Amino acid sequence: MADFAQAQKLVYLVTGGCGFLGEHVVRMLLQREPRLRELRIFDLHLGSWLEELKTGTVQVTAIQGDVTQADEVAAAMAGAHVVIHTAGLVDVFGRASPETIHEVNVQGTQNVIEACVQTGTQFLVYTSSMEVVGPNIKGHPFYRGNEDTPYEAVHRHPYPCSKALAEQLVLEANGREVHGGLPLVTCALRPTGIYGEGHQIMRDIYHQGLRLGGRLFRAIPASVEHGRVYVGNVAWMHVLVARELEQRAALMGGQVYFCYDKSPYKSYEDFNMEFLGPCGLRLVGTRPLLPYWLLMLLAVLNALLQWLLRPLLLYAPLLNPYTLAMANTTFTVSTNKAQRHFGYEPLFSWEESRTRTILWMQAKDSVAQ
Ligand SMILES: NC(=O)C1=CN([C@@H]2O[C@H](COP(=O)(O)OP(=O)(O)OC[C@H]3O[C@@H](n4cnc5c(N)ncnc54)[C@H](O)[C@@H]3O)[C@@H](O)[C@H]2O)C=CC1
Ligand SMILES: C[C@@H](CO)CCC[C@@H](C)[C@H]1CC[C@H]2[C@@H]3[C@H](O)CC4=CC(=O)CC[C@]4(C)[C@H]3CC[C@]12C
Repeated sequence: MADFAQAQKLVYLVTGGCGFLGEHVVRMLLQREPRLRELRIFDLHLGSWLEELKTGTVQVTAIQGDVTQADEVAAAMAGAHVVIHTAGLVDVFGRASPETIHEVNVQGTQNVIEACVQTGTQFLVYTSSMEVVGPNIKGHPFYRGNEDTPYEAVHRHPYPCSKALAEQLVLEANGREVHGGLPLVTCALRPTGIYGEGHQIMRDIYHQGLRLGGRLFRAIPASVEHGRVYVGNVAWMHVLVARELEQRAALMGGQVYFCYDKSPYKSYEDFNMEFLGPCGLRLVGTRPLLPYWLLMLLAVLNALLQWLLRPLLLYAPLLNPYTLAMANTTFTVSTNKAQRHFGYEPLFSWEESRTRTILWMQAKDSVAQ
């Protein structure tokens, strides 16, 4: 018992710990990081589920705070050994202004870095995104690429721009001296499109299908491949990176890693049908029912309507020129860098990831009825 208590010595902070990915990271840390003494969960909105975590041997501290407020971040971080920074504004639908996206994603990340330096927190794991690379504004395909594949990463949309800037800040901060004289060790993880329990966009698409009489209409050619990764495996990668950063600082510091697993390469819509099919939805058409130019016209109309209605209400449908371009551009990764650098293997097989996601969809579904 005394040995166990002694082994529990580390303090972790997870920003955005109540979000879709953040919750999985929090739960994974509690299950798979035996050296944890205290887990701090920092988020703008705290979930009531946190209460159920407070009964174990690890001290769970919920902190309601805003990453854009430097003093709040520094106060939360004092005494922490590791910070996993997943907090972010994920908005490709025009819900938030570009300024707000920048403030949360870029200034928020800068605040986390400065807080590390100020308080002496030596290890920083940043949740970046595949969007830092692409798809780019030219719609160039990225086919089974890895971290070293050349690609023209040029963006205009506020979300990928903010993630790219924030990632750059994190990587440049690697090696900075933190309070106490030790070097900061940072690295960035780039998930592709994450799916799994808690995935709100999947729920939105499901409800759209229900409104259309249990049908979805194919809009994207089946040949366009989209990278997807299960949330449990993304969380596992964060936990592993955080664990290994100290021992492998020279190798891993300042590095980027795509998050990958054994999820199949499919189009965005065909992949979603792996879960929506067993929930009773049908994807109509083997080829897109509307030509691309017409879809783009509808997407542009949506953007125009959003702009016109903005003074009155928030109109933010799934389809806009950016999301259409995203869904219609091949972007898949094939890499083993995480395996080579820190021994990552997916914790959940594709079959398990699929089953867990379906069970979550079905459970949610029965609650909703
Ligand atoms: N969902 C996806 O497919 C992907 C997400 N990512 C990245 O993963 C991270 C987590 O994304 P999700 O879990 O999907 O999003 P999410 O929206 O579910 O979670 C983000 C969390 O950050 C919190 N947050 C937002 N603004 C904050 C602020 N100012 N201060 C403190 N907390 C704040 C939110 O309350 C939320 O709990 C983000 O950084 C995102 O860019 C990367 C690749 C793919
Ligand atoms: C055109 C529609 C016809 O069915 C489908 C529209 C789907 C879009 C809403 C999604 C297509 C690709 C998604 C993005 C992608 O998975 C990569 C992402 C990475 C992130 O860091 C955040 C989320 C997202 C931007 C994700 C958002 C939803 C799509 C654009």
